Formats: sequence, structure tokens, C-alpha cells
Amino acid sequence: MIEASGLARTFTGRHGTVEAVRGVDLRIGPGEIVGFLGPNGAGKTTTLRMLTTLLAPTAGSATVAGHDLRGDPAGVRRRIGYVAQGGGTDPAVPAGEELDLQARLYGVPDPRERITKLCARLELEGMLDRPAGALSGGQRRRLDIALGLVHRPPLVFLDEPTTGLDPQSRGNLWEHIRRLRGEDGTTVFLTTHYLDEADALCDRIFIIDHGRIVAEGTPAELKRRVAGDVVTLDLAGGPDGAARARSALSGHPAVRQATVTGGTVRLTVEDGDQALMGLVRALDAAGADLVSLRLSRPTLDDVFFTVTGRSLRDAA
Ligand SMILES: Nc1ncnc2c1ncn2[C@@H]1O[C@H](COP(=O)(O)OP(=O)(O)OP(=O)(O)O)[C@@H](O)[C@H]1O
Repeated sequence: MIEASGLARTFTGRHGTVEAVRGVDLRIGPGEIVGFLGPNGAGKTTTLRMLTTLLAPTAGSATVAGHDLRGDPAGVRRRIGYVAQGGGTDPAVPAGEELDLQARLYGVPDPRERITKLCARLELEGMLDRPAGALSGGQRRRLDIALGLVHRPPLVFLDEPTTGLDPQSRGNLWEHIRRLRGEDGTTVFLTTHYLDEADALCDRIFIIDHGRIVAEGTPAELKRRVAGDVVTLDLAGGPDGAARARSALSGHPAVRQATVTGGTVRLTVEDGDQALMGLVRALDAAGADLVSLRLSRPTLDDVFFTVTGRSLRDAA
């Protein structure tokens, strides 16, 4: 559904040159929900705008929904839906009118039937007479998505679909996105800087940082392949105690990475369950004063930390 090779975009302005996207390769199959995850300024929106023909790449090539991005941008546009950050609805215009206009713009053959079905699917029945500005945040996002889907595109791009929504509306929107894929087989490409969103919703994730893809896989694969398990140790004696513990453990065969923050050591280890006793013995032998110890399965934040050396929350 998407095949991109070396896609890149450089911006040149008065303040110099910004390499926003530095060569992105993507292969995305039909019916996948794919998340493009990264901190602010990583290049997510720029990639999305290239894939949706809104911005010309400075290098690379791509086929999107069966059409060549550079050779046939109109063909790409007919076959995709695009829901921009914050949407594009006029707050004064009734939701039904927006949908009707969009359907006519795309020459949808059965506009009324299509709109009725979409509204049922996205729980927008009874909202069509209301101006978009009078809808709740969640309803408005669902209207934006309905607008992006009116012409039955097999591929839809959602730019940060849940930014600004409360936790309940976010969860509700995830349900709707899953259902769209389930019922219509729509391929969904979304950007997010929420790790939990990517984890809960996406079949596959690309992590982008400084314009490059730094990791790719299913959430489970990424957590397994990149991060191992996480062991967190709190030590008496503050940073000095933690530094001593780290040097006692850094040569241990199971330890892949060890970082100190204050009096805490964060270890990435292979097979945490198995390694734990050995780690405690090594700490004992070094005379480290252990206060507490936690073993956890990695989160996507741990993955991001492992591949970039910093936390996604700090980076954002
Ligand atoms: N039109 C532009 N002119 C100059 N620089 C730009 C332009 N658009 C984006 N950039 C720069 O390119 C980089 C990538 O921006 P982009 O908007 O793609 O990031 P992002 O990952 O979508 O971030 P966010 O999560 O904040 O939306 C940033 O450094 C940004 O400042």
C-alpha cells in the first residue's frame, strides 16, 4: 500500500538548511495500522505531507496506494484520505453540510448512503445539523475522520489523531480506528508522540528521530528485540552508590546497557527473570547497598531510550 525508498526533504530558508527527513524507507501492506512515532520535530509531519503529495520530496521515490508519488500525484490523491492535525472543518458549518460538500468534491456516487453509513460507524448520528464548532473534541475528531473517508479510500493518513483529547475520548477513537480497519480493511498510517497510543493501536511502528528511522517492528518485537528487560535498582548513597553499582554490573554478561540517574541504576538485561539472582550476587560481592529492585517488561519508551539514548518524554 505504501512503498517508499530514500524519501527525503530539506528546507532552505533565511536561517540556513534543515534536513527535516533524511532518507526514509517504508513498506506497508494493505490493512495494516502503522504508527509513525517520534518526538517533536523528528520529521513525522514532513514525511506524512510528502506521502500525501502536499510537499514535494527533495530526494527518493514512493508508490502510494498503487500510484507513483511524483509521476501521478492526482492518482495518489484520489485513493487516499488525509486527516490533518487539528482537522480542517469550519466551526460555523453544520457537520452534514461539510460531509455533503466533501462527497460532491470527490464525486461519490451515492453520497447520502455513504454519509449515513459513515456516521453510523463513527457514532455521529444526530450530529449532522450541528455546526462543527458545537461538537465535543472527540466528536469533532470523528467528523474529521469521516471527512477523510467519504470517498472510500483504501489508505488513510491521520496526523496526531488524538492530540488534545481526554483519555476517555482517546480510547474511544482507538476503538473506531480499529473498527474501520476491521470492517473495511482500510490501511491506516498515523503519526503520534504518544507511546501508549502506538502500543495499543498499531500493528507496526516506525520510530523516527532527527529525520531517520531508528527502529521498526511490531510493538512486541520492538520491545523484545531492541530493549530486553528493564531492571531498576535504587541504592543507598545517592549518585556515588549508584555509580559503584553500575561499575560492579557493567561487565556482567546479561547486562546490555546501564545508566545512572541520581541514586538509581537502570539496566537493560537479557532474560531479566534468569539474570536477577546473578545481578544481586554481583552487587553483594561489590558491597553495594541495595534499597530496592524492580524488574519490568520494556515499554516503548524503553525502546526509544535504547535506540536514541534519551527518553521520548524528554526529547519531546
Ligand atoms: N516549512 C518548513 N521550513 C523550515 N523548516 C521546517 C519546515 N517544516 C518543518 N521544518 C523543520 O523540519 C523538522 C521536522 O519537522 P516536522 O514538522 O516534520 O516534525 P514532527 O515530527 O512532525 O514534529 P511535531 O510532532 O512537532 O509535529 C523540524 O526541525 C522543523 O522545524
